[in-house]
Amino acid sequence: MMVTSVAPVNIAVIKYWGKRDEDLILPINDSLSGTLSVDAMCTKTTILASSTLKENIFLLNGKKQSFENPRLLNCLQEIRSRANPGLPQLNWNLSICSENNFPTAAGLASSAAGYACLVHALAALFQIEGDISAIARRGSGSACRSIFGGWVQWCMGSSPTGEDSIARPIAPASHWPEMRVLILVVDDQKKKYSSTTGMQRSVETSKLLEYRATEIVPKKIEAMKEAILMKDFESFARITMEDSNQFHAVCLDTFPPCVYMNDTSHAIVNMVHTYNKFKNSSKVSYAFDAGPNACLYLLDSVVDEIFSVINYVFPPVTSHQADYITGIPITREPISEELKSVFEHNVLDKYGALRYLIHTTIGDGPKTLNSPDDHLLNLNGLPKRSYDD
Ligand SMILES: Nc1ncnc2c1ncn2[C@@H]1O[C@H](COP(=O)(O)OP(=O)(O)OP(=O)(O)O)[C@@H](O)[C@H]1O
Ligand SMILES: C[C@@](O)(CCOP(=O)(O)OP(=O)(O)O)CC(=O)O
Repeated sequence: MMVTSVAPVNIAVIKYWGKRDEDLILPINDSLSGTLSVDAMCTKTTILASSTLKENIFLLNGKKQSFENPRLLNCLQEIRSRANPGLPQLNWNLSICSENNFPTAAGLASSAAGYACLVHALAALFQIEGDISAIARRGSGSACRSIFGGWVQWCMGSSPTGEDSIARPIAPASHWPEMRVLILVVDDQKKKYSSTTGMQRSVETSKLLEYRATEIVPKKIEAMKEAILMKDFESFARITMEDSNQFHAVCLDTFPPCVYMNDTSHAIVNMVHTYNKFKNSSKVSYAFDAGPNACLYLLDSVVDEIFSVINYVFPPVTSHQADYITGIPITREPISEELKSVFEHNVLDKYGALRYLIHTTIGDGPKTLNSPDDHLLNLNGLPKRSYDD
């Protein structure tokens, strides 16, 4: 019995930061995100359940992981408790093989795509129906939002047992087809401290976090929902940038502080504000997760122009565009003379501050792949490909 799922990354425009229950992964505020298309960034997970497997195995990007990971076991236990008790696979071992086609643990939401994919595949394997977002939440909080496509709210809930802490779709991907996302990868290495540790420390030490969660976020969630439903980019962009900035202010208010953004991140912020000022309106917005990489939300009409600005301000080391930009192709236009004069003092005097760019859009939720060619495992539960490279 073998299933393969793919699942998307999501990037929050109103951030989740802080838990009220560490084990159940219950947040202290609602959050809201865009689910990104699996065409550019995704996790793929194959699970084999078999009576002949001698032990449980979990491979992530070709590396053996411990099966004794409490988050993995919590997801499995929740799935098994919802399954029909007569299913034979409930008594079999599992071989799990997962791959992210983007950097893992670098602040690009790999845990969100990873656990959404795992839970989606497990649900197919154990024939679970209905909402599985609360199960994905037990793997990683942000994973519950990747269970749906489009624009998604994670409602914090109030029950101490967490059954109402679930994700809810606000609008499908097709609602705002002009929306684009540019991920500017500044550093694709594993970050110093995970979101889990960082937010734990913020809950313990930051007074600003408490104020944010109770006074600011509830109003912002409503304003953001309205901006998305009305396709009001100006408001959307402003709230997104304000929330990202406030989240990083909380990180700095944490003791000792969690410093996730670096000089290049701040140069990106500066570039976006300079561009928006030149345009006399917010045409581009940024959101930074727990790392230095930027996620720019923008409309398709400005992608080519902002790309010309990015190339001018952050000179790439390669002229080979295929290595530098993945996802939806972008026309490489020379920067206009007018923009050149606006940005001439912002140009970074070093090459390669941006490692590469991913151009994508809002997309659908996880799906099951049905062709046997899509499976990452063979029938013995071993990976089909060699991971030596
Ligand atoms: N495909 C996957 N399947 C299962 N677990 C995964 C997968 N990818 C990542 N993870 C888990 O998520 C962890 C990384 O989570 P972490 O929150 O540190 O980084 P991130 O999700 O990339 O960043 P952020 O959540 O801040 O955007 C990994 O160490 C691993 O335990
Ligand atoms: C900054 C964030 O990306 C934090 C994500 O945190 P995680 O969901 O990775 O944390 P855990 O629940 O401990 O696994 C903001 C967000 O996605 O809302």
